[in-house]
Amino acid sequence: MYHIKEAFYTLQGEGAQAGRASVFCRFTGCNLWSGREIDRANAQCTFCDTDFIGTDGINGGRFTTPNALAEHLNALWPQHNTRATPYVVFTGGEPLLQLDTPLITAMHDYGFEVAVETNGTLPPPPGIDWLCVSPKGANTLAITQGDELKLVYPQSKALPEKFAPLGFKHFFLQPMDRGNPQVNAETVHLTTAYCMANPQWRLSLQTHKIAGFD
Ligand SMILES: C[S@@+](CC[C@H](N)C(=O)[O-])C[C@H]1O[C@@H](n2cnc3c(N)ncnc32)[C@H](O)[C@@H]1O
Ligand SMILES: Nc1nc2[nH]cc(C(=O)O)c2c(=O)[nH]1
Ligand code: SF4
Ligand SMILES: [Mg+2]
Repeated sequence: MYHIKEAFYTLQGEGAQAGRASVFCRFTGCNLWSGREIDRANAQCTFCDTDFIGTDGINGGRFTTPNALAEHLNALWPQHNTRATPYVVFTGGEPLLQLDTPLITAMHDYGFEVAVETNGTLPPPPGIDWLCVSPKGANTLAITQGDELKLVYPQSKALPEKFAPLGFKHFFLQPMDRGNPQVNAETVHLTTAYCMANPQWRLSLQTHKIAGFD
């Protein structure tokens, strides 16, 4: 059984695939925060910008089989002629609590490339086409290689220097959104300065928030 908070068609807003048309599938639940505001301060991840509790979002629900969920997600991709490869991004919450090889295979059978946004604390099933790891605080990584490492910046217990030697193809710093425009402007400035001083790292802005497309 898969528990889905919401699913929607949009553009990937972040990282190396920013701007790419994508079906987003957001799983419920996370291993680093309950999702309740009362627990936020004491959670292992304290800055989450996402509601991942329950199955009540747009196109959310409970799906008993991989094929039922894959069919549901495929229906969100524009079906008319296109030269683009269909792309699904599994996120959450923490997708690696629920994503398994049968679901990846079912998406491949519909012609999709499969991307994952994960906090990196759980081992991934085989078959993922684009793996994005976003470390959180002092939590140990179970994944030390992949397509992109996208570190929310700054985090006092997750310094970029710690991740720079790992086996990823792309390294991004993404300014932490604290919900306050003035604070956010300072954070973007700080992040920009780090990338300029350390050119291994590129800036990832959350373009969906800037452009307002979801
Ligand atoms: C909501 S998380 C879900 C996937 C997974 N649990 C993870 O943390 O990577 C999706 C992406 O949003 C990023 N993110 C979450 N809260 C953020 C914030 N306040 N500012 C910037 N990025 C944030 C995460 O680091 C991750 O890259
Ligand atoms: N447009 C858009 N791009 C995203 N990239 C990662 C997201 C996420 O919440 O995992 C996200 C999201 O929520 N919306
Ligand atoms: S690990 Fe991801 S989903 Fe979980 S609380 Fe942190 S940002 Fe949110
Ligand atoms: Mg998001």
